[in-house]
Amino acid sequence: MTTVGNYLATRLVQAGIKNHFTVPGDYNLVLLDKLQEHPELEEVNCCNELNCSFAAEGYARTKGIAAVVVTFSVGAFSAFNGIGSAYGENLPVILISGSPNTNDSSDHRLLHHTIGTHNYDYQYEMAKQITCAAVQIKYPEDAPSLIDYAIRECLAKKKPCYIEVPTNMASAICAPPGPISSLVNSVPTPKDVLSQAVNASVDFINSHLKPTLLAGPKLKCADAQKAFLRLAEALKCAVAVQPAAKSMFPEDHPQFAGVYWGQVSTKKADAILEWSDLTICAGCIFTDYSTTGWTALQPSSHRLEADADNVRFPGHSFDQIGLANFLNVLAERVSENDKSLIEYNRLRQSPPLIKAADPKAAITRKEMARQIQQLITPKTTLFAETGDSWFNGVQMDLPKGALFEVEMQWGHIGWSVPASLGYAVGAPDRRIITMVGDGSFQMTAQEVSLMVRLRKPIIIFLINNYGYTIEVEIHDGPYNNIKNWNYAALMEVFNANEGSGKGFKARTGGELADAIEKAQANVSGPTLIEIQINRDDCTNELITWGHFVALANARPPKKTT
Ligand SMILES: Cc1ncc(Cn2nnc(CCOP(=O)(O)OP(=O)(O)O)c2C)c(N)n1
Ligand SMILES: [Mg+2]
Repeated sequence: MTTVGNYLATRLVQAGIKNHFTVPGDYNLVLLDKLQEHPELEEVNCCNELNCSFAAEGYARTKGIAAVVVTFSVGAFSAFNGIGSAYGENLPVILISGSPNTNDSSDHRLLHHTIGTHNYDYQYEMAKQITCAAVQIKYPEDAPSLIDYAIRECLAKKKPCYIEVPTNMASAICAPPGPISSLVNSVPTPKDVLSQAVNASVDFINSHLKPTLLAGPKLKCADAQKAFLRLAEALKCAVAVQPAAKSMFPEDHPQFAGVYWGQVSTKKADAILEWSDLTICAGCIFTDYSTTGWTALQPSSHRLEADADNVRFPGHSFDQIGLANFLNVLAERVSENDKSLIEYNRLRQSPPLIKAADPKAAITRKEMARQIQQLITPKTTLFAETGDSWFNGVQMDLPKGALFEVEMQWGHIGWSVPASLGYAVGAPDRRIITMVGDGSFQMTAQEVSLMVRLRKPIIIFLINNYGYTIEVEIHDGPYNNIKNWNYAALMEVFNANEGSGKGFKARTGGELADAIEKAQANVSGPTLIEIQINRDDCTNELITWGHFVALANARPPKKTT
């Protein structure tokens, strides 16, 4: 036999988790002890549960799954935000919450860390709305199957799940875990559905003259990046990526045609996709933000959409089709059609050479981007925070092997600080660069202290433009002004005479170059470089994008007849 806590620990490790992110609370302390007993599981203690959940979300981006352990209500409610992100970003994060002793509800008692009612199920009811599976362990004999069910759904659907462990359950006795295969729930694609879908898709593609390919962010959660590359090289057409799919297709590939984001695309991706008469969309997510206020969405007659588990195009819809399966078989069946690549090569322009600015001149956004670009290597993972950082990040050229992380679906400002920390815990050999605005940074700044504690050499470019510039470009008002901080000085606060974090201010190109040199040398802790630029010194893409998003937000209500 074993205990519920030890059972859960074994399953977390078998699912691929080596670190869980946590803030202790009296409802989860015994459970945390049980998790710590597992030799291959180590806790990471965040400053708060919001950051915990984002750190787990970041960990899942590199490890494929993550776990966050919080206390009831006061912990879980903050963690819900990161779970919402995991849901929107298709990341399997296991939210584990301690909860009241199972005797308390029947004893009709009032408890701390609750909303002061006798019903303690409200958290579970809320969790059901933002997870693919939610369970409460009320009897130890049910624990094995409930835990397996939640983790199995989480892995299969690439969505978060919820496991509630009452404080008197963690050390309760239950059956030991069976083989890991009970966590795997790969539903095979029915052969006849796959062949029908591929046959119909080949006919549809062949009925068009100049197809292109568009990679979307779900390629990653569907583990379909290799299959997508195979299809691209079979078709030989021009290939663009959505902004949240940047780095999911190699940017040094001769077929790469840029990031497609409507009028704020890079490398003329919009010109070639809008020239094409069919875009094969793989794992794409079309939202107001990713289509620049709905201005970058081809008509459905020009789209074949292969999603994580279904394929649809005019007159056809096929379900229960694994994206990787579909793309692999399609790659074997399509005939070459390089018309869009030939046309793209006519449009292709060599990137403008941005000259180094006078090192003594006030730093500009352009000079900042030029210097950050030079830092990116195949081992770099670049985190781009909501804000003008999205546009600065999307415009960076990635060498083969470099990776890009962005939270465009959920878009919670501040995500990048804890998420890049969690990612660093999961991928110690990656060189992480985080681009984050001053407004976002103020949301989750505490987690830099955990980067100091864990000695993570993350380079944080804190773009201080004295306010919420992205919001200014959507819709300005006094609410977009924030109190300025002395951001670089924070590192002394977080070091507290024992850490190796470094903080620098960069007001000129020369100061930035100097700070970057010191950051590269600092391998035993984070380096925060506060770049002070003019409030209105933003990308023109942000201005264009903000305009169309504001138009989309301003559409008048539909007239009721
Ligand atoms: C949790 C949360 N609250 C509010 C928002 C709305 N929002 N989106 N972007 C912003 C401003 C971001 O400002 P910064 O980080 O300074 O970025 P930039 O100035 O654009 O470089 C807000 C306030 C949001 N995206 N997430
Ligand atoms: Mg700002």
